[in-house]
Amino acid sequence: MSSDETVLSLSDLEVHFEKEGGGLNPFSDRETVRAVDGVSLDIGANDVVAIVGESGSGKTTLGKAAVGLQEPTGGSVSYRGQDIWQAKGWRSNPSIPHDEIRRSLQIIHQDPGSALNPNRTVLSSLSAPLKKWEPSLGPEDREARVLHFIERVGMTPPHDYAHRYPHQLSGGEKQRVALVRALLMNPDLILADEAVSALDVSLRVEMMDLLLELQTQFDTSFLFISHDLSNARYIAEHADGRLGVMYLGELVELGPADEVLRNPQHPYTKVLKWATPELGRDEGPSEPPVREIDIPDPVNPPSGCRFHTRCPNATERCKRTAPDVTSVDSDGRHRVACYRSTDDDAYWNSDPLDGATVAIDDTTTDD
Ligand SMILES: Nc1ncnc2c1ncn2[C@@H]1O[C@H](COP(=O)(O)OP(=O)(O)OP(=O)(O)O)[C@@H](O)[C@H]1O
Repeated sequence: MSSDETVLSLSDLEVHFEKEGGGLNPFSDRETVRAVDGVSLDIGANDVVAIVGESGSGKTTLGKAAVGLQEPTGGSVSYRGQDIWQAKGWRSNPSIPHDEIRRSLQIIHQDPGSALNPNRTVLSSLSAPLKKWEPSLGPEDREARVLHFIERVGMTPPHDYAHRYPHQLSGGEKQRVALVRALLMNPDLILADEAVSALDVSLRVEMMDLLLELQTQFDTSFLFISHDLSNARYIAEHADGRLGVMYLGELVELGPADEVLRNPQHPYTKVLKWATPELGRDEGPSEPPVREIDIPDPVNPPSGCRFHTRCPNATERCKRTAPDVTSVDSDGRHRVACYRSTDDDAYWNSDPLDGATVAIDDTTTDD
């Protein structure tokens, strides 16, 4: 559960990539990939936010921008009130030094092996960052600290694991080493980007339980990213956290996990819920609740609401103008970018697009 203290604040965040088109002239054919567009999100101390969305919806780019690994092209990312990128320049005089911000925001990836030096033992890999950040620690204390954390993530006896090389570890063990490396920095927030996706199904829950246990014990916030709603839900619900849904670069719904899943407001959240068997496809429609299966290209996203090309409830209004994010509960924690959440919006009198209906459909809610 989060406190009122804001650790990380994304404000109208935008990350666009310029890339060359497929034509003969690389300059005239440049294209803009709108990977993240207008995302605002505050993450508090001890807060857990799980972001879910289809491949290419911008989750990784959002996560990297949140921890300072990707420079935004618009909007801002602040750590405890200090703009991360303004803290970076040598001429700046930040309230929090950039190095400290980077230490406080850690990341664990889908492929932890790529972040481990194959020629170094676990002990050596884990000692290096400690040496940098806590130079006052002597070699013995450093080793003791590393061993303590290795044991803490369930790798026992720790001496045995400490002297292994990455190729002598299983995928799950490598992921635990990556977790130790993050925790040794005493971070305020850990970005876990598809951190359990590559693990065997049987190990996923075990790893997520470990993340949850450590989150509480170390008072760390988590930004958990997954393309899989059941994983995102597991983390967010168990941590009493929030679930965010991304579609084509935009955060279309955000709220307490149980509330978003019990009463999804965005038609795209309903699609994700439909596609996750344990969340009740049995009671819902037999076909996915979309008019169009294909996901549009983020180089040229649809006008208005980006989901309008697939949405079963889209009208001319959705095609023309993008809806603002509005609150659907009294405390403003459940937010959605959809006209259907506003009773008196012009949407209700707008003409439905081909194959769409504005009728209220509650087959994917539990209410
Ligand atoms: N460095 C880059 N240069 C150009 N385009 C990029 C770059 N990084 C990401 N993209 C594009 O930005 C969009 C969002 O990518 P991103 O990896 O953030 O999505 P994602 O939701 O994490 O998807 P996945 O789960 O497949 O990684 C995609 O269209 C991707 O091709």
